Amino acid sequence: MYSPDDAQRYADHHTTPESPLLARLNRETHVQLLHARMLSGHAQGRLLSMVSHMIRPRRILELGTFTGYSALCLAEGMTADGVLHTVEQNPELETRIRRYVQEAGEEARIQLHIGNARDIVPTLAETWDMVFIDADKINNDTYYELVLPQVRPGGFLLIDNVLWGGKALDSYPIKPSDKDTLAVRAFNDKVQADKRVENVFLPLRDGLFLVRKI
Ligand SMILES: C[S@@+](CC[C@H](N)C(=O)[O-])C[C@H]1O[C@@H](n2cnc3c(N)ncnc32)[C@H](O)[C@@H]1O
Repeated sequence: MYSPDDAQRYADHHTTPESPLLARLNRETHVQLLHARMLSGHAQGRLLSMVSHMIRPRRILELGTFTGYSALCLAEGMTADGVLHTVEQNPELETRIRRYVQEAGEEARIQLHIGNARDIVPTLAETWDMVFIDADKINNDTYYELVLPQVRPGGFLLIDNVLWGGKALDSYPIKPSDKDTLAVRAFNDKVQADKRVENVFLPLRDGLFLVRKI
C-alpha cells in the first residue's frame, strides 16, 4: 500500500545526492549534536540550492545557522560576487560553522554573525534578494516584519517548519498553553492573508513556505 513515507523515500532516491562535504556535516551533526533533526538535510538542502540557482541572488539573509548546512546549500546558487549573511545566537556552534565554511572555500561569501537575529538584522544595511527564516519559530512573525521592508520587490522569503510536525493544522488537538504552535498557526494564516506577498506552502519535510514580495 502506497504511503507518504514511501513517496518521500522515492523522492529522496531521485534527488541529486549531497556533496561529500555536506554529507559529512550532516553525519557529524547527527553524531555530535542534540536536536540534529533541525538540520535541513538532503532533500530540503537540494531544494534550497535549486531555488537559489533559480534566483541567482546577490544578497541572502539566513536567520538560524545551526551547523551551517543550509547556508552552504543556499550559497551554491549565489552570483560570484554574492554574499550570504547568516545569524546564529548559539556561540558554541561558531567554531564548527567556520570550519565547514572554510572547507567549502566560502569564507569570502558567507558572513557569520553570532548573536540574536533581532539585534543583528537591523545592523545589516542590505537589500535582500532571498531570506531564509529558520530560527525560533515563535518569532517567525517578528523576523518576517523585520526583514520584509529590506527585501527587494520581487525578492523571496523561505520560512521553514511551517507544518510544525503537523500541529499547524487546526484539526490537530493542542494545549492552549502551546504558544509555539499557536504562533506558527497565526503566522501561517497571516501570510496567507498578506496582500504584500504571494505564497506557496510546500508540505516538504516539516513544511516550507515560499513567499514572493510583490
Ligand atoms: C532549525 S535550526 C537552523 C537549521 C539550519 N538553518 C539548517 O537548515 O541546517 C534553528 C537555529 O536557530 C538558532 N536561533 C534560535 N533563536 C535565534 C535567534 N533569536 N537569533 C539567532 N539564531 C537563533 C538556534 O540556535 C538554532 O541553531
